[in-house]
Amino acid sequence: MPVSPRYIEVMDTTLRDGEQTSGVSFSPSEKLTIAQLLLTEVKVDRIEIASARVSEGEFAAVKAITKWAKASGFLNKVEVLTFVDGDVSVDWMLKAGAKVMNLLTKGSLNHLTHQLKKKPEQHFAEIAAVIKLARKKGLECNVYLEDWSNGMRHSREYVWQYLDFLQTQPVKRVMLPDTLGVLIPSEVYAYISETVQRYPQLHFDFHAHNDYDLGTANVLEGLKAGAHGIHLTINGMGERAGNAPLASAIAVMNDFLPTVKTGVAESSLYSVSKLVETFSGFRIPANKPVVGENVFTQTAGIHADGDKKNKLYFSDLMPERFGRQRKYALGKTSGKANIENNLAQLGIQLSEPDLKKVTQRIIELGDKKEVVTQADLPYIISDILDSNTIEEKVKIENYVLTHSKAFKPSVTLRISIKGELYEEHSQGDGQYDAFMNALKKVYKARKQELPMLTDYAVRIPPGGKSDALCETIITWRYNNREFKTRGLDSDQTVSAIKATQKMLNLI
Ligand SMILES: CC(=O)SCCNC(=O)CCNC(=O)[C@H](O)C(C)(C)COP(=O)(O)OP(=O)(O)OC[C@H]1O[C@@H](n2cnc3c(N)ncnc32)[C@H](O)[C@@H]1OP(=O)(O)O
Repeated sequence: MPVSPRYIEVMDTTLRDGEQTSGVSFSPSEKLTIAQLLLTEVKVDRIEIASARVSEGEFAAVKAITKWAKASGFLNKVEVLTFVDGDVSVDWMLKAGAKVMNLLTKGSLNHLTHQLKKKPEQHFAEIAAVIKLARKKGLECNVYLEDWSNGMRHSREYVWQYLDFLQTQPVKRVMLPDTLGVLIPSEVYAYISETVQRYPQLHFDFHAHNDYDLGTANVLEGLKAGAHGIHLTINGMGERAGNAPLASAIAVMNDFLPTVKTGVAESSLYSVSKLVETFSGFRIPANKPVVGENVFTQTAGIHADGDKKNKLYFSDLMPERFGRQRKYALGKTSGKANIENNLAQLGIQLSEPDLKKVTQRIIELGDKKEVVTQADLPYIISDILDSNTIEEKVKIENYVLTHSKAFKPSVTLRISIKGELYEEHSQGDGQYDAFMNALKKVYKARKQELPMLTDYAVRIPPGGKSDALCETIITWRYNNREFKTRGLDSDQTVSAIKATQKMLNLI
């Protein structure tokens, strides 16, 4: 008989532990927006939104969130970290309208002895008093065992003594943090198995940190060992190296732990990640799994070719699950297949020779370290198709453009017209103006008139990311006829010169 997966509570602590990222501070309205998204779109089970007592701003944020949560039926999913401080945190919680406290207590003898400078019995008595008061005031109590991981390593008897005490208390959840992110997966498995087996009646959350880049792996082991809930943050934000990242942990659980399930909507993970990136100013590395800019982009031509033939480079980690799309990078490692995949996404088909030319152009740009994006492709194609139809009787062979302080820009130009070579030098108000003046001299010598330039427009392909290309579109008037030519290059003046060469071949 297949066993139905057990439900894991996901507690997101972006707004409390995540905000402990150095340099990050959310405004109350940003906190409210993120809290709403987490509970209504991402559908995490609980959110921790602040530490009590911290500041006026924090109080305002908690008040705004609890007001909304109460009206929306989410109040019992909104948690605040509190301290063993008599009635201070409890009062703060009550005034802020919060209902669930996550009481921070000491999970290692080392912390208890050296930070609080107290004996276990004294600590337990103070905790019992806070819990009693909180319960009397109608608050629900969860308890953190801060530094539990080191407690298990170095003072296990203290941890058992403490949990023996806690199981006598009206506590809903016991939260086991690897506060310094020092555990390796095998230890997480061993410690949580032992703890869960010893106290089967208690609910245990596991709270991982990422100091050794093991946050997600440790979450996986914690769940295998029987943890009932996990704490995660968007984009892995958090103090030092951060917490276990929500998106990675959910993807790993969904793909590798059929024995558990969560209520989290994968499809919302990318958009919430981007929103938090914007609000926090904390940039996501491009290679951050699931949410990073590059993680669904194939760069190598061979990979694009394999995907086209039989999705050979796909894995279960499909971008569409997270509201994203696979991309094929354009650059010097692109092959024809990369380009074809991009063209297919744009709905464009090209003949084999044109496809080769486009590929060649992209490789050349890539070699110059230029970044080409999908948005550049239509520009490159129209440039190449334009050139296909124009017979090259005029060719700009060489030029030197100068631009300096206090001297006028100047140009030395060598041009071949129907096989005849001309060389001219001229100055102008700008580099392109100097170029046109030199050109006029050549055509004057040939007793030929040049079209009049009536409009000159420069644009950068949309998309905002490309530093590769600039398109110049010039409108000409000649024999009472108006026509446009286009030039495309990474340099603006060169793109204008290319547009001009096209004009010279049309007259
Ligand atoms: C798991 C975690 O990440 S823990 C994160 C907890 N959250 C925070 O620390 C939020 C940010 N902190 C703050 O804003 C402040 O530290 C406050 C408001 C909580 C306290 O500020 P202050 O009164 O100025 O104290 P300060 O920060 O210097 O020191 C902390 C005090 O708390 C005590 N303390 C440490 N842990 C606890 C605890 N679990 N319960 C009660 N007191 C504690 C320390 O012993 C120290 O007390 P002492 O000054 O009597 O020695």
